[in-house]
Amino acid sequence: MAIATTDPTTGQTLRTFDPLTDEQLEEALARAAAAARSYRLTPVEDRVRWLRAAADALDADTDDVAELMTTEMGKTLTAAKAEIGKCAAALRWYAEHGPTLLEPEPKDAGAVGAEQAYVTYQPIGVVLAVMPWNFPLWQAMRFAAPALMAGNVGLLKHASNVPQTALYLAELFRKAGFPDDVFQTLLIGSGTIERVLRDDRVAAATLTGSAPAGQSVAAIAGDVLKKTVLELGGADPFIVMPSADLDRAADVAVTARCQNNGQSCIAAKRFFVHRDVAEEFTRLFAEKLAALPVGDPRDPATKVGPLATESGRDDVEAYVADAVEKGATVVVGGQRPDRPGWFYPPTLLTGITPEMRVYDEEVFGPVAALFTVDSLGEAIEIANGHPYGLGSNLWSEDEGERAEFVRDIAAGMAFVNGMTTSYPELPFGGVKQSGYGRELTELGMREFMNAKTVWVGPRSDQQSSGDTATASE
Ligand SMILES: O=CCCCC(=O)O
Repeated sequence: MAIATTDPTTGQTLRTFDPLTDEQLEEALARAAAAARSYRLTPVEDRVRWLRAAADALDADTDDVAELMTTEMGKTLTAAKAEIGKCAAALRWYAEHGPTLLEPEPKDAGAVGAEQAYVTYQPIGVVLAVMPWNFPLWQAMRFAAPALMAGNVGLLKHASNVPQTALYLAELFRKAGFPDDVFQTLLIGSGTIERVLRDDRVAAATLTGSAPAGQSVAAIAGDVLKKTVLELGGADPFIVMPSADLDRAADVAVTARCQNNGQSCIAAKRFFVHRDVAEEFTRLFAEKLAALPVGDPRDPATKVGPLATESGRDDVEAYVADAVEKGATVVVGGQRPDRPGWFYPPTLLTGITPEMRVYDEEVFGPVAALFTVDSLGEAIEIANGHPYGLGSNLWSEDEGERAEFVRDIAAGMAFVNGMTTSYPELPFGGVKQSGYGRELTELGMREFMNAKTVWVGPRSDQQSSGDTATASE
């Protein structure tokens, strides 16, 4: 895929970029390594100041950056502004909590015959971040804020369709005062990732993207024994039980499926509705989906803009065609509008069977697949049969059902009477083929830190006799 800005609202390519030459990439790697050597020694209070300055700069740049994001990948301007606000919040969260999280953790020195024993958290070095286009600022920031707080250096290989947002991010950190080269955007194609990951100056990698992309990065990283964090696909279940407030659940179901024009790993994609309320919930869900304004992402009234790429729209169409051919009913939507740009309307499918691709694949667009079930156990069983396990949602007022859901759903995140959402204050990540590792909070920061065990024996002038190091050997 060419590195280019192509507006999904019109299909017009507005700007193209040459990938880095081999020499330019070599220089970038050398600069990253040099930056890592000095940046790890910078005082924590300087990092805090730079993170806060980056948050303030983001606030000031909001209108321009939101326009850029909308132009590059079609999210509504409203959604782009919300995403920028969340990035600023994450920067401030790490500025506030980072210093405490970086303090050494004392251990029981007496139990190990030491005068002092503790864990000190140290940066791992240069981390490669391979990021997707759907939340072009947030997903990169979710890596960058903790990494920079920790004293790591970032190399961003962003998706090829959001180059200007990617370049903005590096510029943001530069103007916030971070030392040169602690965060660089590499304009490279995906074929160059292997070279970067195998380079001895790169210590680790994080990837948000598809499961095949994750497998490829994990395989290379495994070959050279480097740490990875993977945040891959999701096919999140949204389960509605009879005790739920159906109107509220249907409102949230619409947002959960159509957020970001339906292109989110944590969008609810498969809706499991108890038979006793299936008819009523389907009616409410269908009415609300049909009422969503689809159109110009710059219009504040628009809720669903275009899909980011033409091939993405083609994929979504193919999923619906496959389901319809195999007997699904289209309750709402299902026809692309006759207009320029890569639009696809909110669509509701019922009568889902295991032969259909929507049964167990991830549809990256505003298409909801609704299953009628007879019990929570049945919903959980079908949901858990999916290879992914990222987020999950239950709507129920019944304490027993809530407990069963939290205990049994195979997912990294379980939301009750709400929709899966990422917050700077909560860990984010999945299980099974949705990936491994966690982002955000202290868990996210420590993924790329060396938790160094420190054992300090008594000074020799204070040692009475014997070998203090052998206590528990
Ligand atoms: O595709 C993944 C979407 C993550 C969105 C979020 O963190 O809010």
